[in-house]
Amino acid sequence: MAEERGEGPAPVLTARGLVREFRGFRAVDGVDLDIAAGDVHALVGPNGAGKTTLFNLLTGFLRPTAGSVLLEGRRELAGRSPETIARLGVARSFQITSLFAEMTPRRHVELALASRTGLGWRFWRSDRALDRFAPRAAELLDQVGLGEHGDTLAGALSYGRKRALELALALALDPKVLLLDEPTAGMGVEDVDRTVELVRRIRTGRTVVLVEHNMNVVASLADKVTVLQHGAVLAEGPYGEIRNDPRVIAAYLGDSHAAR
Ligand SMILES: Nc1ncnc2c1ncn2[C@@H]1O[C@H](COP(=O)(O)OP(=O)(O)OP(=O)(O)O)[C@@H](O)[C@H]1O
Repeated sequence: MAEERGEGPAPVLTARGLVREFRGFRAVDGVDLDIAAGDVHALVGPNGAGKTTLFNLLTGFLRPTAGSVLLEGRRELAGRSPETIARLGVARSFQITSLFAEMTPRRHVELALASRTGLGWRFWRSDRALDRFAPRAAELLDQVGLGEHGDTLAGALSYGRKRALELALALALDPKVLLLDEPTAGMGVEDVDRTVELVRRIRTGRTVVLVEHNMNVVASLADKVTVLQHGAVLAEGPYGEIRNDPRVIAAYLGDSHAAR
């Protein structure tokens, strides 16, 4: 839950002076960010604001040009690999493109659980070795609403269910901080509602950071919202505050005009 400003625990994730340049263009331009433990924290902003770049900097998929990302105020994450960052407790939902069409959801989750052991893929190659993860895999599949679909081939799952499977793979890492990149993108109303419920369920005991375009989703889930524009933080606060902020309204209006 959102803590009173200044009274809460130390942030679980802190960015300071984060910069990412692409050939001299600053996609992220000096971002300071404090993600409070236990919060659902949304990153929003018009197209091209730098949300995905920031997300990739927090999870190690991009190296910052400058600045730092601290986990629990002490561990520097900037410059580490995504695998190391995930092992330290900051995991992102996988992309659908990383699912294997010919593999079942159950096996995907078992392999994700096996990856946490640090023993390497070779060790887990046999089906029997993976069986030890079956009970936990079944729990995780249940948690994301895929209890009935554990043995369907991943390639045959609907889009919404593929996204649910991605979430189960991230949850298999039991992260302290779970980062979700547009969890409802491309979904119809029913899948959006289901995903909101799912995020509500899985947030217990962890921190969730999400990039999200759907403001209804942000309003339903986020304790705190950071609005980015031109790679910098434009506004920050609870949804109820930022949605009435004239600077935020202007940023979005400018964006929709530009898109015409
Ligand atoms: N690899 C790259 N090379 C060059 N420019 C990039 C690269 N990645 C992002 N950019 C630029 O950085 C800016 C921020 O992009 P980013 O994708 O982070 O924005 P975003 O807020 O996630 O946008 P959207 O909502 O459209 O996904 C954009 O101007 C984009 O063109």
